[in-house]
Amino acid sequence: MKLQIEKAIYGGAGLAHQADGESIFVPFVLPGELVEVEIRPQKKNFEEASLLRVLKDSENRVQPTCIHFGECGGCHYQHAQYPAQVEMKVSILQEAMERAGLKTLPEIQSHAAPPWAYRNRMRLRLEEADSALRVGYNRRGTNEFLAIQECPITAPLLWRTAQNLLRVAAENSAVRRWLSNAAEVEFFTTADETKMQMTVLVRKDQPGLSSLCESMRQFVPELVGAGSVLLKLSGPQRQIQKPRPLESWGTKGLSYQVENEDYWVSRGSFFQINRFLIDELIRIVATNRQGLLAWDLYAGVGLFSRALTKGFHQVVAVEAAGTDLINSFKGAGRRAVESTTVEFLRKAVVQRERPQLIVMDPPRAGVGAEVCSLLARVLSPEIVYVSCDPMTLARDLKMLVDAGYTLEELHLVDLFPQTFHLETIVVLRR
Ligand SMILES: C[S@@+](CC[C@H](N)C(=O)[O-])C[C@H]1O[C@@H](n2cnc3c(N)ncnc32)[C@H](O)[C@@H]1O
Repeated sequence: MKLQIEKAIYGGAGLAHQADGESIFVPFVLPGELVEVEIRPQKKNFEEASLLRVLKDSENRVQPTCIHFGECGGCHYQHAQYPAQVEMKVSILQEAMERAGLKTLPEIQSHAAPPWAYRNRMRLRLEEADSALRVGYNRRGTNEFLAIQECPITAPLLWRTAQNLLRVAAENSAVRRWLSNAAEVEFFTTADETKMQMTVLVRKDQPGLSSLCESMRQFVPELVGAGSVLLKLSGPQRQIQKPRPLESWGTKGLSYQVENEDYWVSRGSFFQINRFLIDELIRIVATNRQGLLAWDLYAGVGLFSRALTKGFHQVVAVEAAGTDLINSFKGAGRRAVESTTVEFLRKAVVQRERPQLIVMDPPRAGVGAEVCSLLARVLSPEIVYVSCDPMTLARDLKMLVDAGYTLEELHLVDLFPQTFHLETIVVLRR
């Protein structure tokens, strides 16, 4: 079947319509292209197709860089030249806002950096085949293992470490036996690639991490610490249910420098993954903002909280998993609170604490209805909402707009080049 691709939609596919008007989603295409597809069995309330051939290609189509593109579940846009990827994300964001009923939108400002080798974190699956260890990702759309030989979106140190893990396993049978009990491994590096942490997710509690690390240090001197955690697999999905820490080797985290500030990031703590754009995030969120009191909700290790201390007399940082924050965000004008945002806000509305600025950077699920209604009672003059999911963002923004806020600035920060994921920063005022 031949189809004309109309536009890019959230999730990585392109949208087309069949002759009967039915929507159809096609991966690895670009707006304006004429393609030949094969319809796949209907999955949800829309049709999905496999791309057979591009009959008339877009001027933005390029040769993908990575040999695994198309098979690997990680990237969706390597077939598009980079500026076109950003353009697609801008229109996806615009549409998500409009569909949520947000009528008056400021112009979307986009922010981008080098689109390759940007990830500071890499999580790989481990599998044994013919008594050799292999590393891989999920095959696209499945939980199947796909062995990989490169990953050009990650910092080179991370892939070099993966190769050396395989080398050590090949040369040392005790290490290989221990790693055969491991399901996944995660590497996390500083922006300058001088220090690295490793987490090995194992199926059984067996000692062996230290000898792996001692062997790896010969080839990866940047490795400063590692830990093993117990991975519990449940149901058909490979879900991690509260990984339990087991062995530890070296330091327990990394000191990650951004704009002359050192952030302590323990193994397993959240940290922004695009090493080239973290300073830009801070600039948009915190620069030129000042007042008496600011709240940083969903604060992580305090990335925005620290920057806000430059302009505010007091900064309150709220984080549900707050150990790193409590240890590091101390001193005059700084208060770290280990709490969920909703619990913090329930108390704050009663205590009548009123900040001039609220920054909030929730996980993909967004902040939700109760937080929005509590924010409508706090009535801060300015909210900066940082989001990694345009759909939950649009839903939350509609509630805040209905409560009297207006959207003043809309920034798309492309933290995840080559993928459909996008980061948005919205400035709201009332
Ligand atoms: C997207 S991260 C943002 C972290 C930080 N703003 C940064 O840029 O590094 C979201 C953070 O929210 C925390 N979190 C998740 N659910 C939460 C909740 N209900 N209340 C408060 N924090 C929560 C997570 O532990 C994580 O650190």
